[in-house]
Amino acid sequence: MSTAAQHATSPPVALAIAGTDSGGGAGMTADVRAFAACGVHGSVAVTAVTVQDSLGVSDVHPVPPAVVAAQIRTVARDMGVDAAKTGMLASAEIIAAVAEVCDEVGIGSGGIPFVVDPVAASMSGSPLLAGDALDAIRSLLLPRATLVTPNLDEIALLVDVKVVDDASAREAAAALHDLGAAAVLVKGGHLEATTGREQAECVDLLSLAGGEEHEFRSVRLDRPHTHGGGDSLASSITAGLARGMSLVDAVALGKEFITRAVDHSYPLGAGHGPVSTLWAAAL
Ligand SMILES: Nc1ncnc2c1ncn2[C@@H]1O[C@H](COP(=O)(O)OP(=O)(O)OP(=O)(O)O)[C@@H](O)[C@H]1O
Ligand SMILES: Cc1ncc(COP(=O)(O)O)c(N)n1
Repeated sequence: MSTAAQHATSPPVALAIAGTDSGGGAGMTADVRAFAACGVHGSVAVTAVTVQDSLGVSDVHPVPPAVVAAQIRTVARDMGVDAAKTGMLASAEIIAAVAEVCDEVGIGSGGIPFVVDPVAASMSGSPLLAGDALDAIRSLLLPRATLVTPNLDEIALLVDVKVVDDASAREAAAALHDLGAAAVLVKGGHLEATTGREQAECVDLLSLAGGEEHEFRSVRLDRPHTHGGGDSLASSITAGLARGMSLVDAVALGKEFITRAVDHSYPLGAGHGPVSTLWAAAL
């Protein structure tokens, strides 16, 4: 089939550079579900295999960095990538390989939207990133990122800011811009846990270069099963970007998507169940 004929009938392509979750709640499984629900074809570069269930992560097997890079290169060359996102990256060596191949194929600095979700640990507290890899995220990924989507714990690790209110959320965003991120989404999901103050809403702050800001608000749903929430948000934003939306519109789509996914989350296993995209299934 000619390239033109393919493009006449094919959806945009989004690429998840992420780890596996054997329990199916988070990581690349959540990414591909979100991509499909948001109307794009999902491709994957697997960075690590985790042995994981609803209670936590019992083992991690990183993929060799050259193999991670080869997955990205082969997908980009054959299918083309309309937007990409990172999740679990496991090690500084994998991050270096990802940065290099992203430059080679045009992801990030080359103009293909690049969403960096700086995953450091699972919600159960298991580390998903080597301790010495934070510097690689700061120096190699943030300068290439169209958007970085940290939660409050990742912000503390990356820029040593404790977010407790609007002012500290802005301070965190400014520190991440200083490290080179073009846009920052400070996710407010953990605000209740970190401050101990009850919150009626979940507010995510989008900060764009040049000082433009947008707040994305939803009601805080009383749901314990939010495994995969951060991945699903970043992937749905990436899907919006792959579809050609502006960053503000893509984040609005992501916020709508994740709010419904949290609303439809379900218990599974003895620990934390996943947010759900099944509400979007038509059959
Ligand atoms: N209880 C909730 N009700 C509604 N939205 C929520 C709730 N908890 C989190 N969210 C939203 O889900 C998204 C993910 O936020 P969060 O800050 O929890 O990120 P995360 O820690 O990366 O996610 P997770 O660890 O759950 O994968 C944000 O848009 C946040 O506002
Ligand atoms: C492979 C992989 N990637 C990402 C997460 C983070 O998701 P969560 O914070 O919901 O545990 C995870 N648990 N596993």
